Amino acid sequence: MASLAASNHVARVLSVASEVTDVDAGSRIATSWRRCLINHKLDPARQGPPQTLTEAEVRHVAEPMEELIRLATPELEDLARVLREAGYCVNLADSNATMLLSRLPGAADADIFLRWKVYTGSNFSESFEGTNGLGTALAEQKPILVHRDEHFREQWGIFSCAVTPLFDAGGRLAGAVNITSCRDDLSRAAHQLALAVTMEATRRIEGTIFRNHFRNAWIATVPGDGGSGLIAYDDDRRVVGACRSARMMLGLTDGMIASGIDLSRYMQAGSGADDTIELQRADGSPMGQGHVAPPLHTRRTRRPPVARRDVPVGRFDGLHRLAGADPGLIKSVKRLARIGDHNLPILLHGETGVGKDVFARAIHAASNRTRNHYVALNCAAMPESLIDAELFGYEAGAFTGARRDGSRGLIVQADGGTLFLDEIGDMPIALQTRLLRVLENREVWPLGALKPVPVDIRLISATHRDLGRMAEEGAFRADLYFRLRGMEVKLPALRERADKAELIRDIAREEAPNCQLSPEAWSLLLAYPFPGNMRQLRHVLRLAGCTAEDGVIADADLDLPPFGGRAEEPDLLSAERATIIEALRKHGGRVTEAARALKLSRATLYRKIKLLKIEPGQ
Ligand SMILES: Nc1ncnc2c1ncn2[C@@H]1O[C@H](COP(=O)(O)OP(=O)(O)OP(=O)(O)O)[C@@H](O)[C@H]1O
Repeated sequence: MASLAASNHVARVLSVASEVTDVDAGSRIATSWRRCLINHKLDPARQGPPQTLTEAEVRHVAEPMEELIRLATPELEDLARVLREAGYCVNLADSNATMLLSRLPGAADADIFLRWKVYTGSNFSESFEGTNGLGTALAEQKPILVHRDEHFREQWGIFSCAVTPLFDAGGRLAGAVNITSCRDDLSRAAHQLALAVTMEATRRIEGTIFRNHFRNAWIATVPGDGGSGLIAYDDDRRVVGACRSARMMLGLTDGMIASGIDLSRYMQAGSGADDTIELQRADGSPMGQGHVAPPLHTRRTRRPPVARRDVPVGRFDGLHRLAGADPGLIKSVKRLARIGDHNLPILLHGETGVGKDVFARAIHAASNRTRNHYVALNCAAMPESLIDAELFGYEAGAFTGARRDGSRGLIVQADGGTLFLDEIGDMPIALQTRLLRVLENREVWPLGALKPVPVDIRLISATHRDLGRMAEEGAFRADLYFRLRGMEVKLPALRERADKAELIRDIAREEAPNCQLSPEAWSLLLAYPFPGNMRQLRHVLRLAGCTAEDGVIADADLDLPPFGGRAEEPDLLSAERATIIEALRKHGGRVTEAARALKLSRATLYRKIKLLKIEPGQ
């Protein structure tokens, strides 16, 4: 039977969902309790251990974080040494709140952590375990102390946890550093102090990760009130990376970094001594002095930076960021990096909204042409006569209505830079012939001109059509097609991307920064086929961010129109659902055995059970 104290705790937790409560309704703890009750539908009285992965599953989950763990370990060992005597257990967890590395305190305290499974492999996500340091810090992406009965589940009330989220070199949530104590002789203030120590240690780990990732770039500190940030830039002073705090301080976005934004925008005029830099905000107001460290290879040889003939590392970071964790795209970016500055035409292939224009800009930013123009034209958006004039230019008085002093045309404007022709499949045949001549002769004849203008352009074209088939059918010039596809890059649809979940998470953070996605909204977004790809995802999340109540995006906030074009998607999902239900039934509801039969990891099966809303015993 539940004790009186337990019932009091449960009653207090339940009260936050009603009007009558003695809990500070606006506090982070009360907000988290409400999330657990309303969104995650958890029971504060439930007892039992956390979900724990097997050793093999932990290895599988930790694999992509191997380098991060390696870089973080020395700092975590130090932290564990400092806090050991005070009875703290120190853990590093991934962004799903699974503990991947644990350092237990001395023998007197260790036993309790083992008994309660507060160790490697256990998962403390807020959506399963309710309000707790690890899960709640990750859900809110902010450091937090959850002291004893501030936990949602009564059973966790013997612990106090102080947790700081950890962000990777791209400013993305990578995990968290957690310290947990079961000592009842330590006050909240004492734990608060331990939290401050953990925050400092986490900041140092983030610095190590950032410096390691951008070891071949210049790195400057960005001074700020709550500690400094870090920004990385190449020899041409193009920003190639920024940590989370520098992003916030300077208002830098992924898009700005992918397009190779110039650091001078954030530098006071005349600043640029060897090891310091005077920084300013985008509005020109001064920020203070940053310290500069040169790339590691120049640091080692103690030589001043020289103009390098090889491709500066860091240049392709923008493209790598767009590729995310999609293996096909990562491979394409590596091939692009190998091509380097060879003037090979690139053909991008992908559905509307997959990011062809953004990708083309990032190719330009990564090239040695970035100081010159990136010029884009959408061939589907204009009538033939206008494309002709826009693209090839014309002499003064070449036709009625022409500008008095003529027009240089986009090809000439792109001289020394990059020309991006979107929807090239819609280019009229007559213009295809003219374009082919430009590419072959490296010169352009503006309409009415007496002599050609020499041009040096890198051509990137894009299409959602099957140009090969069009060429076979005579709807597109075959010789131009072969000329355009020096290298072809397939940009996958959002629904095909291996990292769809990460993209949703990242775009949600950009478009609805103050909101969280409810589990139902997550399931919907993961299952929806997104015919409009990234563009549609951005719009949907931006709108949802405006309509969400209490900072939680519910499924009803998502404007996802039924998409008839891909009726197979729901069918696929229901087939998968039926297979899982059948496997669970066959194995008497035992997840481990069902997972083995389905050749899935237990963690994956749990995720699918949740996603497909399968009830135990169904
Ligand atoms: N990897 C990415 N991560 C986040 N947002 C992205 C990514 N790629 C594209 N986007 C966003 O998606 C939207 C559409 O991108 P873009 O215009 O480049 O697509 P497109 O394929 O050229 O579209 P269309 O075929 O309609 O011209 C933009 O808002 C862009 O910022």
